[in-house]
Amino acid sequence: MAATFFHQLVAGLNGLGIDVPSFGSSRIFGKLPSTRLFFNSSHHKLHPVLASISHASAVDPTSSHSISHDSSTESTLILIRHGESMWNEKNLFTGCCDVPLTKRGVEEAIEAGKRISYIPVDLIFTSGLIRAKMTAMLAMTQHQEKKVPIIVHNESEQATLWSGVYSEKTTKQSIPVITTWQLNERMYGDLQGLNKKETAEKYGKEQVHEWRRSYDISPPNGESLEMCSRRAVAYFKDFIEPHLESGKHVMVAAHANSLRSIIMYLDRLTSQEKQVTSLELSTGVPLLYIYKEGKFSSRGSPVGPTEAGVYAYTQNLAIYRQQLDEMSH
Ligand SMILES: O=C(O)[C@@H](CO)OP(=O)(O)O
Repeated sequence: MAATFFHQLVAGLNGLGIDVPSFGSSRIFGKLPSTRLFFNSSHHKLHPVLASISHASAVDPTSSHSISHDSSTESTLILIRHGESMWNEKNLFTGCCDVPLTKRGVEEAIEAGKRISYIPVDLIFTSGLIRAKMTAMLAMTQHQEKKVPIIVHNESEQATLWSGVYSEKTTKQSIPVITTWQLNERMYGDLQGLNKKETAEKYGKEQVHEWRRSYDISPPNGESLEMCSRRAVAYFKDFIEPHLESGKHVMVAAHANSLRSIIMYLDRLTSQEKQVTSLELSTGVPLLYIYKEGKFSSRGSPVGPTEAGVYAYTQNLAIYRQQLDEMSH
């Protein structure tokens, strides 16, 4: 009954010239008579490294997904800063130190998951740090599609080949997770492990604010936001954007400063703009972007699973949500 209704709805929207994407290999859209179930690698702008290993089929973890590369394809990008960590709680400079979530951080990650539970996710990128990995996993426990996140071994071609999931059925029930150091928090140098308040008392508030929020001034022996941006934004452009371009829905779980630099790129903020120094990301709050025709539009933060607002932004999200609802009833 629901499927018939849905086919009619899709046929109706297609007839009106409204694009209904295949949403990767989701079991929902897998049932649909998708018009774009092919993958033409010549149009696929994956970074050469990823593209070359994707021939092994195990390495492009999404290679068995239906990839659409129509330039009018719309895809979603969710950015999440990790939940509260033990050093956030103690107000310590954390940087690249690998500190776990607090109980509150775990709850924030679960809450974030509820807020995105009706938004499609085909592929997850996280930093190499446990607080971001945990946040992504915990958030996905809440997702309506109930897919299992699987970390891809991407350190070598051989490792990826050996750890590939070769069952098509299992692949459809899982979400590949790619972890990478380029999304790590900026390295805070000599400040790592120091208390932020005590450091401000010792060196002065202005100095500490400059270390924490300026664009091109580095903390002693650490990375400036600009340096962090050089690796995080380069990674985003080379390895994440091609997936969005090919119609994949992506979630990125990372950190205050690595995400700030990516947001600067997405929102086209220059380093002179005040928003950069005043941009503060709360722990565990998901941010939604829509990628269409090479442009990113910020759609704020999804409020909650019962909130209609964010789904009204695009036909595709509304349809996806409706179909998930129909499946769960
Ligand atoms: O300590 C850190 O690593 C970061 C993020 O928590 O702090 P700040 O807000 O000072 O950049």
